[in-house]
Amino acid sequence: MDGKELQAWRKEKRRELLAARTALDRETRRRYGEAIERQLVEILGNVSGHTVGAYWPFRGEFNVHPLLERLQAQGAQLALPVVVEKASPLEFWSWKPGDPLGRGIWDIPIPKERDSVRPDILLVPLVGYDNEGYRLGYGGGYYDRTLAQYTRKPLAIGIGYTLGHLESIDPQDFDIPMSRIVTEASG
Ligand SMILES: Nc1nc2c(c(=O)[nH]1)N(C=O)[C@@H](CNc1ccc(C(=O)N[C@@H](CCC(=O)O)C(=O)O)cc1)CN2
Ligand SMILES: Nc1ncnc2c1ncn2[C@@H]1O[C@H](COP(=O)(O)OP(=O)(O)OP(=O)(O)O)[C@@H](O)[C@H]1O
Repeated sequence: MDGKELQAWRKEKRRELLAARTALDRETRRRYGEAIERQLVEILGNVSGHTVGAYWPFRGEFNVHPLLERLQAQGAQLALPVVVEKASPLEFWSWKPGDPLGRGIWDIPIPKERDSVRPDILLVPLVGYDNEGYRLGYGGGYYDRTLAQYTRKPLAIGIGYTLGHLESIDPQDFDIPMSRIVTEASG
């Protein structure tokens, strides 16, 4: 595949996988969510003193909110991703449950205050993933750019469902693999 074909292929896969994810019923999503949360709790251990880059879930992404409450109670510093400029790295703005929110790109809630921090742990939502831990997102390349700029790579945990599994996304030079992938079946 050349660059253009690959882009079209990824776009089509994204569409298929998002449709499959949106079609999950509430009960299945709840069950999957429980299995994912259990593993994340085990993998993360005590995160006191760490800075965790999370996300505000939308479009059927794993609901991280209950986990965030728990991490905050342990003494983690939490942050949410913000697209400050198109085609640039994300910024992570310090936030905790209950803090005021504004609206960012695609109307996704973002912290009201710009207090940019550098996460050492990233919880990364994904649409698809492959055997080598490469990730398919919404097509902005934001997480790739974000990870590329760090000299000390954060622990990047890709979070998705097995319905998003692909053999290979045909990784390009700009694609950066996750440290690990967590799905409802990975534990
Ligand atoms: N919950 C959550 N928040 C998140 C992310 C996420 O994946 N999940 N992001 C993770 O990155 C960022 C938002 N990601 C975005 C990615 C792409 C586009 C976008 O404009 N996409 C183009 C399609 C590009 C293409 O296919 O070539 C578009 O829809 O027109 C917007 C936001 C920040 N916040
Ligand atoms: N480090 C980078 N520098 C410049 N361009 C990049 C970089 N990383 C990715 N891109 C560009 O971003 C585009 C989208 O990348 P990709 O298809 O991997 O997005 P994605 O991982 O699905 O999106 P997202 O991370 O926003 O959810 C690519 O076509 C590529 O040109």
